[in-house]
Amino acid sequence: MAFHSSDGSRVQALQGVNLALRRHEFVSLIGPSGCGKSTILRLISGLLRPTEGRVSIFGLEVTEPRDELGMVFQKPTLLPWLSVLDNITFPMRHKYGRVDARDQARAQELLQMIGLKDFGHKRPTELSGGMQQRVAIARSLLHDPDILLMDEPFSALDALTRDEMSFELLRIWGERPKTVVFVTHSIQEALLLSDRIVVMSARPGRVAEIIDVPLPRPRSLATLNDPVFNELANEIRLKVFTRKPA
Ligand SMILES: Nc1ncnc2c1ncn2[C@@H]1O[C@H](COP(=O)(O)OP(=O)(O)OP(=O)(O)O)[C@@H](O)[C@H]1O
Repeated sequence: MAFHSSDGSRVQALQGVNLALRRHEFVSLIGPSGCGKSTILRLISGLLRPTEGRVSIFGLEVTEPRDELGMVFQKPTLLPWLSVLDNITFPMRHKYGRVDARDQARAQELLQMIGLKDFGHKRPTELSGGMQQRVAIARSLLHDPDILLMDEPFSALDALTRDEMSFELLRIWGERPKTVVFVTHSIQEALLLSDRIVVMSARPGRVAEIIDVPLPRPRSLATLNDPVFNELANEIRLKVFTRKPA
C-alpha cells in the first residue's frame, strides 16, 4: 500500500502484508509508530482501497465501506449537541434517515451493558472520558457487527479506566462473539485481550511475527500474574524493540 503525499513524494506504508484472520478471533496489531497499523484497519474497513494486493472478507473482495463492520477510534468522536442515546443511534439515523423501535431498544440494551443505563439523556460533555469512549463502543456495536476494528481505543484513558475498559470489552466480545482487530502500543493490553498478536516492523510495514497467546479465558486481573503472561510480555518487548527500520 503506497500513498502519494501532498509534496508529491510516494510513501510506501505497507509491503507484502499477508494476514488471514479467523472468524471471531481477537487479534492485536502492535508495532512502531508509522508502521501502518491504522492503514491496515482502513483497508479492512473499505475506507481505503489498496494500491496493490487485495483485501477480502468471507471470500468477498472489499471494494467499499461495509455494514458488517464497526469502528472505534482513539477519541470518542461523539456529537456534542446530541444526547448519549442519540449518539448511539446516530449511524442508523444518518444511513436510513430514521431510527426504528428495534434500534432504540437495542441502544437501551447497550447502554445497560456499558453500565450507563441512567445516562441516555445526558450530553457527552457531562460524561468522563472513559464514559464517552464506552458510548463510542456502544455506537459501534449497535448493528452488532461481525467485525470490530479498534484503533487505540483506550490510549487516551488513565491506566485504571483502561484496565476496566479492557475487561468490559472482553465481556462484550464473550457475549456477542465477533472478529476484533485491535491496534495498540501496549504489550500488556495486547496480551490481556488477544488470541494472536501481530508484531509489525517499521515502515514500510510488514508482518514481522505472529504470536499465539495461549493464556486461558476468561481473562481477569489474575491473568496479569500468570508466569506465561510475563514470559510472553518479555518476548514481545524484545521483538518490538530489536526490530530495525527496513
Ligand atoms: N493519507 C495519507 N497520505 C500520505 N501518507 C499517509 C496517509 N495515511 C498514512 N500515511 C503514511 O503511512 C504510514 C503509516 O501510517 P499509519 O497511520 O497507518 O501508521 P500507524 O502504525 O497507525 O502509526 P501510529 O502508531 O503512529 O498511529 C505513515 O508513514 C503515514 O505518514
